[in-house]
Amino acid sequence: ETVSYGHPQRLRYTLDNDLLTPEQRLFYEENGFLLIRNLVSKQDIDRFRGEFERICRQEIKVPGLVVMRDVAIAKSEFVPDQRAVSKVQDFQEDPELFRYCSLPKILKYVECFIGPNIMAMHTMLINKPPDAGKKTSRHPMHQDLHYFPFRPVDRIVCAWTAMETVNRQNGCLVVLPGSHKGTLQEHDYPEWEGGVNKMYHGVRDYDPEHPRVHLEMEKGDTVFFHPLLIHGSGMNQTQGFRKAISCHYASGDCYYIDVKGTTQENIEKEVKEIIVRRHAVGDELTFKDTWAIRGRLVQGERISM
Ligand SMILES: CCCCCCCCCC(=O)SCCNC(=O)CCNC(=O)[C@H](O)C(C)(C)COP(=O)(O)OP(=O)(O)OC[C@H]1O[C@@H](n2cnc3c(N)ncnc32)[C@H](O)[C@@H]1OP(=O)(O)O
Ligand SMILES: Nc1ncnc2c1ncn2[C@@H]1O[C@H](COP(=O)(O)OP(=O)(O)OP(=O)(O)O)[C@@H](O)[C@H]1O
Ligand SMILES: O=C(O)CCC(=O)C(=O)O
Ligand SMILES: [Fe+2]
Ligand SMILES: [Mg+2]
Repeated sequence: ETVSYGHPQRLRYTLDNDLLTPEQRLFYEENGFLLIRNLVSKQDIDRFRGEFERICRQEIKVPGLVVMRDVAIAKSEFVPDQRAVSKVQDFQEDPELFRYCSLPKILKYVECFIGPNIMAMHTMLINKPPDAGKKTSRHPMHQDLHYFPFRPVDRIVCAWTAMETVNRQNGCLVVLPGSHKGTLQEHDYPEWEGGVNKMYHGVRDYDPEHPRVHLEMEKGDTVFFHPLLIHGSGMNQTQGFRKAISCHYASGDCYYIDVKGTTQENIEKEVKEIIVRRHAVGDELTFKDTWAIRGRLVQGERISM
């Protein structure tokens, strides 16, 4: 292990591997994210896009899929486009979209962060709509770990791939470099006048003066980031739907935790309320069950997840 020689504590967020250069490894250690240009092919992205459009047109039905519409559109009397889907989640039962989560190019990088046993825990295709005028297309600054009742935190990573040019105009990712070295913050709905999308919690005491980096990306560019990295995305000021596909991975030997008495209690409560409303089940389905049901092994062994 040449990079860490004499500095055994320095490499906490990455594992020994033959893929990352020492510079890339140190970049992730210091910043909590790593951007790899042109990782996913245009052909693959076009296929994911085609599948998403078939889902939107309701030509196929995917078991377990959660379809979300922007709150400004969902609650508007003057619906600009009844069809406007802002996000689909949990596409693990869609073989075409789920192919993204198993792409060898992606998994090679994921392995550098979480090791060879890889579970795909959470899948999303985000179709950020043109802002309806109330800034509801923004995603508040947050840490993804807020949603996850599993640990250890350093064996979780997100892969997020731009499906087209993503820039400040259409609402690229915004990150606070180095924030992954902190702890999980309290999250709550931000006090935004125009409304906030369901479950779009933000860090409670977010400091808008903190140095930020806008991640402008081209089609196929992929960013890997740590679940404590504080990030969000801006308003979409264009007329197009800004598309990205993502998967959160965890090591097969992660373990579930009970979030009772922690800052995550509020999101657990919301998730349970939605499940009860949608599936007419009671308390017997726990927060961690909802994750164990969704999780899929994509490499190695499923040990404790
Ligand atoms: C499960 C944990 C998630 C893990 C995330 C990992 C890290 C990623 C971080 C995030 O992405 S955070 C944001 C994640 N957001 C979600 O997971 C929300 C998922 N969306 C849903 O569950 C549904 O789309 C939703 C419950 C919001 C609506 O479902 P329905 O299909 O039942 O909608 P319906 O049209 O029947 O509307 C029901 C109510 O919800 C309202 N609604 C619909 N879309 C909304 C929206 N986007 N925001 C707020 N409210 C919304 C709608 O107006 C209506 O309100 P009223 O009851 O007052 O009439
Ligand atoms: N139900 C939907 N909700 C949200 N976005 C959608 C939906 N259906 C399609 N889209 C997306 O909205 C954009 C416009 O879709 P649309 O199907 O109108 O295609 P288009 O680019 O206008 O081409 P065409 O002129 O052939 O219709 C595309 O980016 C598409 O992926
Ligand atoms: O694509 C985006 O806008 C970011 C979404 C995001 O951070 C999330 O859903 O956790
Ligand atoms: Fe996020
Ligand atoms: Mg059209």
